[in-house]
Amino acid sequence: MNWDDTPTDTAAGTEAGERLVDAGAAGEDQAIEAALRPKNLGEFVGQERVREQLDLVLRAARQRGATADHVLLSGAPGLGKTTLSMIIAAEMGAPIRITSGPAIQHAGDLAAILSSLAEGEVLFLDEIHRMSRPAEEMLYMAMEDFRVDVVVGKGPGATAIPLELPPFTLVGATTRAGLLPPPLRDRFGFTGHMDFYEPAELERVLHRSAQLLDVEIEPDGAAEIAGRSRGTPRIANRLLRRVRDYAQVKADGVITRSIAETALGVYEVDGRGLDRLDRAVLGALLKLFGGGPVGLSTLSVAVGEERETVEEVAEPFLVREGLLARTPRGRVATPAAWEHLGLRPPQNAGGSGGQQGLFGV
Ligand SMILES: Nc1ncnc2c1ncn2[C@@H]1O[C@H](COP(=O)(O)OP(=O)(O)OP(=O)(O)O)[C@@H](O)[C@H]1O
Repeated sequence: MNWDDTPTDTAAGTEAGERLVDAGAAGEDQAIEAALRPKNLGEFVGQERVREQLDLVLRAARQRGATADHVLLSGAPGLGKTTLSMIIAAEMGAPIRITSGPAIQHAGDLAAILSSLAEGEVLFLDEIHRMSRPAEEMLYMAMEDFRVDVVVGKGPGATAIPLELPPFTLVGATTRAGLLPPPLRDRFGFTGHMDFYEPAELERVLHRSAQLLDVEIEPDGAAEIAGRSRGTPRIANRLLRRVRDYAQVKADGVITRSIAETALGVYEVDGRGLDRLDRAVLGALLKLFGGGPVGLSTLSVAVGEERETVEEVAEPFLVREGLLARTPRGRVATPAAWEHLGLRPPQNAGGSGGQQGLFGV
């Protein structure tokens, strides 16, 4: 592929929600996602430390015949937080209830859920940092004392009716543990931080998923897909399904390295996992602004995208990959960015002065 052809003027058609390499679950085929979920800790690939620690927490609770401590899982989307919460329930032989912070806007919403939990049930609260303040305060007491005060009435006549709850295990998930207020964070008995996966771990995820989907995949084919999956199992599984389509329609159904390469080329996911939007941002930064520094607003206009899309959708991965740096003076491309797009940096690339000074933050 010739990176010089990367469009720099617009990234039309790359809406965040439609991206093959988006780690979020929006638009995901829920049935397939569920079918590919590991069902127990043994099947769960990678995250060795979290897995080992959690295994101890759960075993100890089982031996005591007690409900497991509350668990907080933090990490980027698509790394397996929901999967792990289901595994916790399965390992404890308990049912699971799934909800999310944004769905609980009133304390009453939370009271209704808590009061209907069965003894030992696992309550999975995704995006726990997005819960409303009153609900959050109710949760403090529920987590600590298995009790809530339900307020009936308004104003001076309002009364608080205490309600006993059965012991339950709260599994909270957040993309940013730092956003949680300390009183909430402190009430979790165990906190597990989930990291991005190594390519070898993603290869194992891919082999397992291919088996479940009844697709033949060669080790090189899995390695090729893993390298483009941005450290994220959800993306790996999604790319696998697209490559499977290609292998089925254009070849004999077997996923080899060359089939994976060609198929992901069709979907514009490059060897490092960058898609069209990522390359448009990087291309504009290099070709129009000599590698920066350039302000986010200027860069966004240049690629024809909203500021938020560039900042929240494209940049985090580019920064993580060491291709782009956010500096107080604006966005700057790293030498690796020039290399990745097959371009040669000008003499003063990334430097201070020259024409770069023209572009404001
Ligand atoms: N460790 C793993 N081993 C195998 N497959 C995994 C693993 N982690 C995640 N997956 C797969 O990735 C997909 C996404 O996982 P999951 O929904 O648990 O992510 P998440 O962290 O909860 O994402 P979000 O924050 O967007 O809800 C699932 O289909 C699951 O099969």
